Amino acid sequence: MTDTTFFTASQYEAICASLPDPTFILTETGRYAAILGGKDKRYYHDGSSLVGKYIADVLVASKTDWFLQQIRDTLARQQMLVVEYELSAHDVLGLPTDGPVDAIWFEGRITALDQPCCGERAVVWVASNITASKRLQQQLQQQAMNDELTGLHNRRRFMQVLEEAYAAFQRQATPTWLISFDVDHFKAINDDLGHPAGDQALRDLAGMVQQAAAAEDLVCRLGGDEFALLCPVRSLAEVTALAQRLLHGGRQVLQPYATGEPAPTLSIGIAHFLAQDRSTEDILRRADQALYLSKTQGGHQMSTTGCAQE
Ligand SMILES: Nc1nc2c(ncn2[C@@H]2O[C@H](COP(=O)(O)OP(=O)(O)OP(=O)(O)O)[C@@H](O)[C@H]2O)c(=O)[nH]1
Repeated sequence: MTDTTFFTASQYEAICASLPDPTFILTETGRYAAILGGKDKRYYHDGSSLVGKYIADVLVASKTDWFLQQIRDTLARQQMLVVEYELSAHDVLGLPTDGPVDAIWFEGRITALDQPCCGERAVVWVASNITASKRLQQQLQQQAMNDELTGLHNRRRFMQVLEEAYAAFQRQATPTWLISFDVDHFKAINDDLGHPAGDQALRDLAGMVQQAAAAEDLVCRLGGDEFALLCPVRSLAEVTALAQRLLHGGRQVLQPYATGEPAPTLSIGIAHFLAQDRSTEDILRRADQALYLSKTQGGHQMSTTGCAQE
């Protein structure tokens, strides 16, 4: 059976106006030839004032270039292009003030129009508001890479960056150092003052380490009372000075949690990347060995392994 439903022009117009997401007809030079649908002000601003204008008239140069590039790519490939981008009402000149206040994340689905429009090649650009799912995605990414207790990077993030640093070291021999440390006698804090006090001690320690480290250092809590710093481009002297600050700062911030002797302090192990390292495992092993040495020699000290300038 063939469906021979026909719509009148005004019915087509009503259908287009009711499209849930704003649908832009954009020419190759970036002219807004038409905007259909997207009337729900909870999700979108009314873009009808843009019709007849050019992207370059209403967007900043960097965004204009990006939009025009997507249009050109779609026309060149003749395939649907799916892109994600963020725009706020402030980014687009001349939009009405009613509509979403915060920046909106859009998923753009762009297809080539098979007929010229205003004498130019053109695309159909459907812009869907994906802010809610984007925020959730960012939140999940944040949770996956961060330590909930201290807010530092977690072991997963540390391993990821360590692998990247190792790859960079292999390409360019960029000097990179790994400082790993844990608290001596941490268990006594939990046992004597309770687990919440132990948690607070770990948070205080994290704050101290962040203050001591440079902006380019990656500061992580690996788990329990174990932390690590990845320090790019440092000399042994600089790394030793940093470790010294950690030793001193560690003893200071943990001092209020001391309930007797021995007091909580830090044991530190330092390793640097070597040309003969076959994987990140080798670097981690050296840092562990150095930390173990500090621990077995009584704690509250630093040790280094495999450092050329030792
Ligand atoms: N409060 C708190 N305690 C934790 C957390 N994670 C691990 N721990 C405790 O941290 C302790 C770590 O064990 P160890 O490193 O062997 O304890 P330690 O007394 O520091 O031992 P040494 O390093 O040999 O001096 C254990 O008692 C864990 O239960 C946490 O998130 N919060």
